[in-house]
Amino acid sequence: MTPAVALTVAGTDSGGAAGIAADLATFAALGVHGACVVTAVTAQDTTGIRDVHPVPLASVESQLDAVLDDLPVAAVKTGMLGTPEVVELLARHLAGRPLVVDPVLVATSGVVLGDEHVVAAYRAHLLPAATVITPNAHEAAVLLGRATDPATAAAALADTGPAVVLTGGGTRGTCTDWLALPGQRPVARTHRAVPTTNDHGTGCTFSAALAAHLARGADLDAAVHHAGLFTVRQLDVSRRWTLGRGRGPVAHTTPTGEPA
Ligand SMILES: Nc1ncnc2c1ncn2[C@@H]1O[C@H](COP(=O)(O)OP(=O)(O)OP(=O)(O)O)[C@@H](O)[C@H]1O
Ligand SMILES: Cc1ncc(CO)c(N)n1
Repeated sequence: MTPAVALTVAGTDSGGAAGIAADLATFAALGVHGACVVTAVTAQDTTGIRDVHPVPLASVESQLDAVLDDLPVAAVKTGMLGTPEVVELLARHLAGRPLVVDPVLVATSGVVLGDEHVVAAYRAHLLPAATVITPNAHEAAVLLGRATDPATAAAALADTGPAVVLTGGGTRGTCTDWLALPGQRPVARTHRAVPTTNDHGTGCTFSAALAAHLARGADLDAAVHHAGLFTVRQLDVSRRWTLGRGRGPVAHTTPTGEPA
């Protein structure tokens, strides 16, 4: 059967945990064909990011044109974008499509992956074009320009146009994500926390799963629900392994590769 197509626009992670690697593996696990536009190449492993090389704007644009000219892209996910020009380019090309924006601005290690010009471009161009954005609490504070409680932050970001899933990871007890739709009260979605340090790439996996479910035709609420279940289950899989010297990769598929 012909699969639905999802596109990821993101950076590479040489360690295979986050970015394009996480997104394509997650799409495959969910039965969706993945196309990819690479925005940056990172030298990275489970211990951190050593180096980031942005891909030239013209190359990002021609990758995007090639995919959009040829494939029936049903949903798009953006991750690390790197420069304000790329953020603007995507807003121009992708507005009107089901669009999941994971505003990757700071790595877990604290390395800045999007400076203040990138943040300004997100605010002005990409957030208004997005269907749903998936910041964590830190990214939400950077995008809003102020720190506040997660429910208020989710509602304030939703007032700028997109639906918001403000993600709240954590390895003890429960995790709470806040779902806010424009003009509505935010709703808490609480699930069990998986006690694992193998969580590098979790945010990418969640937003890619969300895009995969939208590509398969789910409505937003169902897509958020299923992406959350998928992510928790993959974190459970990752508890069983030891990879690398730092924060290991979250599992994107099962160890045997069988469909999720
Ligand atoms: N240990 C965990 N147990 C259960 N769920 C988790 C855990 N860590 C993260 N999650 C869930 O994974 C999804 C992504 O959340 P998270 O806040 O980790 O993203 P992130 O900070 O953007 O990740 P990253 O920086 O790795 O890209 C959310 O639904 C969150 O609740
Ligand atoms: C390429 C890339 N995208 C996203 C993240 C955030 O996890 C990362 N560490 N690297």
